[in-house]
Amino acid sequence: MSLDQDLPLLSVKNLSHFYGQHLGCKNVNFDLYPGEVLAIVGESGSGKTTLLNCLSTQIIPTDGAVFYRNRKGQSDNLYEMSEAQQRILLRTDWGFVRQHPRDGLRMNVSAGANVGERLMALGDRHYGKIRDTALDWLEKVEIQADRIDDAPRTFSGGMQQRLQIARNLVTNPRLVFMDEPTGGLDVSVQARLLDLIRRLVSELGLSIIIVTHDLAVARLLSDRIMVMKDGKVIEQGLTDQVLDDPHQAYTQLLVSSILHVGS
Ligand SMILES: Nc1ncnc2c1ncn2[C@@H]1O[C@H](COP(=O)(O)OP(=O)(O)OP(=O)(O)O)[C@@H](O)[C@H]1O
Repeated sequence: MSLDQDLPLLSVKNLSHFYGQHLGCKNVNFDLYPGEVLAIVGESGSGKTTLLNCLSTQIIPTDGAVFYRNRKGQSDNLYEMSEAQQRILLRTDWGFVRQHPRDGLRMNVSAGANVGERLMALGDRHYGKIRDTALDWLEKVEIQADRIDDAPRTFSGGMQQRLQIARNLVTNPRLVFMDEPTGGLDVSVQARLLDLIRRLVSELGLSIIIVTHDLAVARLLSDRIMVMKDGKVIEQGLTDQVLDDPHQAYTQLLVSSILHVGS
């Protein structure tokens, strides 16, 4: 029997979202395959977050469909699921790493509880086992074991992001959404976090959809890239191809602007 590697994990069909009269994103189409990292790039207001929120069912789009291949190999239309089913997906099969740790962590409960909570939501009740798994994940994200009982509000920004990653990956998700996960961090902290994400993605074979305005982040992490402008996808393809040989004037401008910043 063929494994599902050759079939898309996510199929996005003509997705559009309007906030009243105001365009969020329009006619977005793409497939995401297992183990693939897709970066969505574009300037502020181009529709990246709207699209990510639609894909993760936090917004129900005005139009279009998204099909998700579940663990049994069946394709579910996300927007025909009940809210309870969507919530279960978000807690189990999916992860969501937010730009601001305060949106993705509980800042006043311990690091261990932040990681263990997702396991408990899945029905795990064995305290010792949950703590061991949490310790294991803290080690994977390079947080010292003796910080397990400390609350993330006492952590640095980089540590908080690493903890957020542990909290999301502990349930062994198949698809992780990331919204500017390195935004607002110092360059050296950013580099360490990107390195960690890259390592975990390859070790765990994760599929990732990452929103970033930073083309260097997209270049480092993604296999494929989608460039958005005014709510529409104006260019997509393999990351190296798009960044080395952009066809659209807007993408050329984005690429040359980072070259100028870097030079
Ligand atoms: N809640 C909302 N109500 C009305 N319009 C909105 C809302 N959220 C976003 N928009 C509009 O939708 C468009 C796309 O915004 P979106 O936040 O998706 O862009 P973005 O590329 O993620 O920008 P940024 O990088 O600044 O987060 C923008 O014109 C924005 O003003």
